[in-house]
Amino acid sequence: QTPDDGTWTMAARNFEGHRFSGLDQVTPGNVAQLKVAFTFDTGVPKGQESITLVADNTMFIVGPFPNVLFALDLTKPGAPLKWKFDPKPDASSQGVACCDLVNRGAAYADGRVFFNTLDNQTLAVDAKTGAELWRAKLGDIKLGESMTMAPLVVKNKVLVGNSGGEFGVRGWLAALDAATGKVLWRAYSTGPDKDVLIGPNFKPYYASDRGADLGVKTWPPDAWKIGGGTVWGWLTYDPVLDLLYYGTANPGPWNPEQRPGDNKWTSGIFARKPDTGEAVWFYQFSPHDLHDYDGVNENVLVDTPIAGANRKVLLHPDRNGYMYVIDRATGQVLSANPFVHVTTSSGVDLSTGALRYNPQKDPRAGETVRSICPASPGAKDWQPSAWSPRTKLLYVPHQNLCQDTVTGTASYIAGTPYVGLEQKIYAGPGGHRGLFTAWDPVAGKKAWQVEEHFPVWSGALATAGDLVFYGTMDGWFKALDARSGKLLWRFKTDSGIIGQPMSYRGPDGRQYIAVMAGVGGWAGAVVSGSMDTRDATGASGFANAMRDLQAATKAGSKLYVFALPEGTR
Ligand SMILES: O=C(O)c1cc(C(=O)O)c2c(n1)C(=O)C(=O)c1cc(C(=O)O)[nH]c1-2
Ligand SMILES: [Ca+2]
Repeated sequence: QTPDDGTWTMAARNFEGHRFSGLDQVTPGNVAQLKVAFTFDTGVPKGQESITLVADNTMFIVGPFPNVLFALDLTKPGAPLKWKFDPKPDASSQGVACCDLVNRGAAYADGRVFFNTLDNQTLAVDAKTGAELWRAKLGDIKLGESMTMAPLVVKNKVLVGNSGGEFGVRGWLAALDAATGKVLWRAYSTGPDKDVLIGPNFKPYYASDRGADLGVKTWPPDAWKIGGGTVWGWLTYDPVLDLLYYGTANPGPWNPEQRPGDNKWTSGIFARKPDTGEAVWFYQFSPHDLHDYDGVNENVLVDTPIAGANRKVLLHPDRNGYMYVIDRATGQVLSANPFVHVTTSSGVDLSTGALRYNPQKDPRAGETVRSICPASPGAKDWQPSAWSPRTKLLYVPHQNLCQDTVTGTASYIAGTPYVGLEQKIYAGPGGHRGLFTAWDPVAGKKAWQVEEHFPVWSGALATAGDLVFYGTMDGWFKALDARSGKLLWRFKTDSGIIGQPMSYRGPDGRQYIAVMAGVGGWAGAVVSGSMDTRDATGASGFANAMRDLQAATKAGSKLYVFALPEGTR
């Protein structure tokens, strides 16, 4: 656990992915007095998924496309703009964004700010002046590649990955030299072992992941070249084991009949050595994925007693509906319990690691397959959870959605959607589309849960004041008692919230809590205006389920920062 110096320099605040602030001025007893301290407008009314970083009394924010990086001066009243940096990305990259023009934020290390642009560039900017230090072009719009993820900096390496799983791209994770931007290694998610960086030290726990060149052999001929497995989610790092963890996205196309086989190494998790990129283990959540269950959700590293023994585990709430507890040294699945209503499978066989599919729910040609739960966005999408080392609960923002699926044949045309599956999405059992769940990984069950009308598409924040924060798509920013789930405070912003809340200590010693408001992303693109033209899934995807969101909120682009009035105890 990183000591809390009041800063927030990487998306999840620490390498372990906790999104936990050690600041405790704001408590269940005084949170009702939280007031807006200042706001800032990025000027781009698309989905604001960006985490706001704080280092050196400066706040850094990346806006949605065109991905302008803003630096706010926290030492001055109202936190005025200190500088802004416009990377001027290629406008045509907007055409290959699957799910709105989002960006999930930057990473700060050693006086530099690193971030990605939608047109596949990673940039380094001087944190003091806003001057460009280097930029690296890593992918190709013409092949359908884009970048939306927030980098992680580990051992002077900037780790970044691509998006485009709905466009027939080939997924990868790259490590760049933080000083120069030079690519040090690149690990593909599909293809021969030499491209996937699988060598003699690769020791997966389960037999299904052992064998030469499975990234080729578990696909029809050449299909791995356009097979997806992009790396657009979260990265975590264990400095003691020296292992990096991240998930790979869905295989492409979505229509599973076009790609018989397990489709390694998509919809799973890699553990790699950051120095060389070599893979140490892999586990596939959804072999031969049938429903767009990307495996990119966060892997939260915690040390906790499991069945009496203290274990180094990672917690992974997957799109396929299971909360995985995995031994992070070996890749062994210790438990996998459903955290939503699941019809597509009936559990995970812990002796083989295999997901037990329910064949009745497999998409098949010429038929509408109904009541597929969870729907394509999964039990939970990209919106990251928070872990409190005090309550030992994982706070999971997510959704309760099911769908009816129809397949069609996808033809590959470079740079265009490669999907071949249409869905009609609707609320799962109970009629609410959103959930916020406090999960006890030791007991393997929820401690408490809140239902929301819309999918909870914002990140979560946990604090040492024993509060948890999240936002709703209709604009409420909420503070709950971390132990009971009781709603203690809420504030209505001017747009829906899909940002990642964070907390920092201001130069005045006070605790601040920040979140971006601005509805969008896949779930909210129906409001921000990107859905019908740019939804890669073709048939309006989410839009049908989200029409009432248009009545509930409007597009926005504003940062809200809250604090207690001076002198509050
Ligand atoms: O396979 C991919 O490369 C890819 C990329 C992205 C993205 O970069 O935003 C999303 C997805 N898939 C995806 O499946 C998904 O549900 C999704 C939701 C969102 C969002 O920002 O709301 N992005 C993405
Ligand atoms: Ca995807």
